[in-house]
Amino acid sequence: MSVVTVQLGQCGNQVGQQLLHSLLCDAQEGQRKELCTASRERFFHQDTHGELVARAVLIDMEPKVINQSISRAARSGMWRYGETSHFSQKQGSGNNWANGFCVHGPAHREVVEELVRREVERCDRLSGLLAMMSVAGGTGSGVGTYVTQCLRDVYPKSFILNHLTWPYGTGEVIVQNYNSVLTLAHLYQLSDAILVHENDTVHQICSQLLNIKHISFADVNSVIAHQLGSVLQPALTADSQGAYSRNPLGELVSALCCHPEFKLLSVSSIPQVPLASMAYSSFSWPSLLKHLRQMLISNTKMEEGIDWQVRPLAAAERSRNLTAGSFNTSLANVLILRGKDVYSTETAGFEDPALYSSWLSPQEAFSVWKSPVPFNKYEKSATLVSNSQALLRPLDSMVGGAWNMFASRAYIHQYTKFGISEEDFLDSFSSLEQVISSYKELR
Ligand SMILES: Nc1nc2c(ncn2[C@@H]2O[C@H](COP(=O)(O)OP(=O)(O)OP(=O)(O)O)[C@@H](O)[C@H]2O)c(=O)[nH]1
Repeated sequence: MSVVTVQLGQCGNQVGQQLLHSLLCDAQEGQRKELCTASRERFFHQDTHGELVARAVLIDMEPKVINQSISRAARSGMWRYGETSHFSQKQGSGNNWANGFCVHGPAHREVVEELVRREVERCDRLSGLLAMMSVAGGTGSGVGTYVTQCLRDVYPKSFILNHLTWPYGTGEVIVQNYNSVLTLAHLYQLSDAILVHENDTVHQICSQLLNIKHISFADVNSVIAHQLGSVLQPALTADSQGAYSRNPLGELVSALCCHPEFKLLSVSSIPQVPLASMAYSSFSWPSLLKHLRQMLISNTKMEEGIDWQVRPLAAAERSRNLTAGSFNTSLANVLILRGKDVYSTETAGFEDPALYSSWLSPQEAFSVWKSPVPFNKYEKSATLVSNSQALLRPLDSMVGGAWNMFASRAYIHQYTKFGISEEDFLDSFSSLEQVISSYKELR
């Protein structure tokens, strides 16, 4: 089964290109033929000359980034984008969600739907659609939301996973909180799952774990692609009966998003070390998983600076409604293990009921996927996709920031002039307040 990737805006096109490249670099032939075949079928098709062509559509309102992504892929000599799988215009959306959603999206609906339809028809079976974008600009967020809405109409039964890049907390687009709130509130109604990378967190990984001095988007995108790739590369799941799972998006959604109020997913990976130190590093599964578990419960995205004091509450303490400080409660987790000795690895630490909300049993809330094939040069690696309270704080601060600006009606005219009313803003605020409150109540 295959996934059609839809890359939107500058960020979506840059991250998408890096993701597809990382997936293909990882899935090289050798003793990993089975994984390689499953991975390629998932994300690429072969043209009549045997060249690998991404099952992807590139959309932006300006041509520069799309051209760069297309030529970067072609220069790799390993794969390329389809010659007519892209659509761009002359001018971006000016960091304005309303411009993207109300103007550019509807104006180009037919051509975008046609591009996606062609990719979908090329798949023997469609596993789902992966829409990638940032939430802070105007095209990824506004056009991206509009396109997701169209895809939901056209493919009502297909899985749609949105991968969102959240902006740096400070110093970027002045209206980023407005764009983020409008995007998230709408996507919550449309998407099956929303997988988030925060630029601040990834930047920290680049600087503290990978020792990169002058961090570029290319560095940040490599980390995102590594984490996302380790989720999307084929793995053996409990139901896949010894063959690589063919339905990645469906498996992810059914394992993690059992309730429409809870769709926000975060990702953590371990280990992450500079390429140069890889040869000198050795890792043991018990240590990797002990760190990853503590990263989960203390809501830390890196193995450095983990708070080891945070601990889960016993059932009796929970029933007395005690709060556990900064303990991060999970609704559901998928643990993905890749590399040596995966079959003998002990994962009981993640099955502890104290990690989860009381309304799911650990058997329902926790899944493990495995592959004996090492991922991206790491002899052993573990990735956790988590539907938990991890994104509560940044979401709260995004909504709070937008609300403060909205209270003085700052910049609102830039949205109303494209047809987004104050009422639309209020609806978005109230639906996200509901999401925040649901995650806060998770225990
Ligand atoms: N991680 C990452 N973030 C990016 C990248 N490019 C832009 N961003 C982030 O994306 C947000 C800005 O959105 P863009 O994707 O540049 O904008 P756009 O969607 O093309 O919209 P317009 O420029 O308004 O047409 C900011 O938060 C940036 O930090 C990238 O390559 N990687």
